Amino acid sequence: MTNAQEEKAGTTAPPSGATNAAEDAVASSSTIIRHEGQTVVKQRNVAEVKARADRPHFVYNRVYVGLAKGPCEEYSIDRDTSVLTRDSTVADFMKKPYALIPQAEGNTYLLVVPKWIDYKAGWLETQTETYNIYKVDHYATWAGLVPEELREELDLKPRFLTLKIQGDYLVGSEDELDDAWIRYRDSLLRREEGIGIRIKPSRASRFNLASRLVEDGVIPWTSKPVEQRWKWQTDIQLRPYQQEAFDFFLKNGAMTLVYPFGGGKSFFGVYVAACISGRTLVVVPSLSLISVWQKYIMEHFPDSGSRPSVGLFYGAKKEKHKDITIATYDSALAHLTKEKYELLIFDESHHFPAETYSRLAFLDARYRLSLSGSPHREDGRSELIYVLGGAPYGSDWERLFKEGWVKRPEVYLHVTSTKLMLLKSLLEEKLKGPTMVFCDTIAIGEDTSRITGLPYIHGRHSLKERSELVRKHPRFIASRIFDEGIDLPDIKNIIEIDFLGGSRRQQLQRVGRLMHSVLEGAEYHLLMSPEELAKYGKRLYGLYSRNFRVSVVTEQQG
Ligand SMILES: Nc1ncnc2c1ncn2[C@@H]1O[C@H](COP(=O)(O)OP(=O)(O)OP(=O)(O)O)[C@@H](O)[C@H]1O
Repeated sequence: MTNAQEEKAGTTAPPSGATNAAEDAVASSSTIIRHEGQTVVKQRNVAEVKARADRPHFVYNRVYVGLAKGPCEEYSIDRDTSVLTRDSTVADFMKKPYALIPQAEGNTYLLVVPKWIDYKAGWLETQTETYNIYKVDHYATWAGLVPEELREELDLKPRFLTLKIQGDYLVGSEDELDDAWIRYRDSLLRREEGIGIRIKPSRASRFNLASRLVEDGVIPWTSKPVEQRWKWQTDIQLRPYQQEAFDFFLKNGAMTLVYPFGGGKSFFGVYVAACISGRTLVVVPSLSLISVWQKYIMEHFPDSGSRPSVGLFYGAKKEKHKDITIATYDSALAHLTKEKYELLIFDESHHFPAETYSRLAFLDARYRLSLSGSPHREDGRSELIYVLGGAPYGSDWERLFKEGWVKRPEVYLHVTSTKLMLLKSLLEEKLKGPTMVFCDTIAIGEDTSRITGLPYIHGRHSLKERSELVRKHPRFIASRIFDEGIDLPDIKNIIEIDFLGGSRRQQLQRVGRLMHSVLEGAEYHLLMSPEELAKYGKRLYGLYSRNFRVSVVTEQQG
């Protein structure tokens, strides 16, 4: 419903049982007192209210709280209740319709919002019957999930304003160095007058120091302006929002770019590799993403111009002395940590868990670019994304939607005990056009393939087999190898029948595949049993945080 419709609904159709206001009010007039986003508080100013002797309690229906869907609110008052108090209470509530609870670890708050209020910020942590509870921290701010006014209220400032890591030293103002000496003592060696604090010589100390600083909201690196060389020619023309990111990269030399899915992060990476023209290592989490990068590079360094040599580095192939090497995280970690590069690109950089891939931080490179559409780790180690990648940039999802660069697909949640039957009916009767079905478990995928006649693409297929199958079949089943980064612009529908428990990131990433679609009316259908919904319903939280509308389809409707 639009705001205008809501207002109309509120004024012309009081809820059943509500007493007509005119009965009780001697004089009234109507004004909108607040109008913000989806929320409208409509209030009639009541000059006088007469309680009638035959009706000690009456319904006061003159404060309309127009929400996304709900009817206008009713307030029951008795003869002792002051109408003005009621009005100002609601008006005050609407000025700040949430509670903020600071958490023990500092720099983190829980934001508690009644569900009927259309206000969100940060990561949706949990839901009760009546409340949404969000976690708001530095990372949420960097990911563009905290509205300006809330940022001011929370005062989520970095703990230190001047500290930076410069070579082997931590430098900054004398006051902040005094505090840092105590706070990060484990990683620091000695204070040196007029220079700063010498960091302990081990790589681990340096890494720990950087992690602690990032946790405290400090971006610890001194910027390293980029020298552009443009030895290779690319035909990519940056979009305006990518150009802004490029300017930021040129200034900083290390950057974590957090645009929405399909916003062109990998494209941007290819452009950056062209302007550096030194040796580049692109690290990706899956074989499928190796093909995406290979395709983008082949297509956008035209044959006619000077072209970089490209090497693939994973289980079956080990081509490392090339201008651009595309490697999996595992192979890079096992074989490439002693190499030197001009530029490192970490794609889907939320994959840096604490103990393993984080060692990639020690790769030697002059510039770094880290790319993620979901820069949040449910294990709480989000700082690593920035420690490895660099200063955060980008991320206003709404801007990209509004300007029409990416589209938000419709999401339908089907709660059903007969998934396969519903899948067949969706495929055969309801959904037209190219369709991908997500199914994690190999045994279920194979059964589904037998029942539907669609091919099942999974990790045992080689890169070549995967692209052949996708090319030949407009409808197919895929395992989680297609969760992230895959660019399939011709897919119209995605149906998900089997998934990784309550993973919000997987859900968001899978819906993100449809944000690459160039077709109108793309639809995402998630099939869950009632038991799965009860246990894994939090899968949907990432979608709610990003303003996706999820329509629930019951068994009868489906
Ligand atoms: N500058 C550009 N010019 C033309 N097309 C672009 C540009 N940037 C992005 N695109 C289009 O957007 C599509 C998605 O881009 P890309 O794969 O880089 O997105 P992404 O942000 O990396 O997505 P994901 O987060 O899902 O990995 C590309 O296939 C391309 O068609």
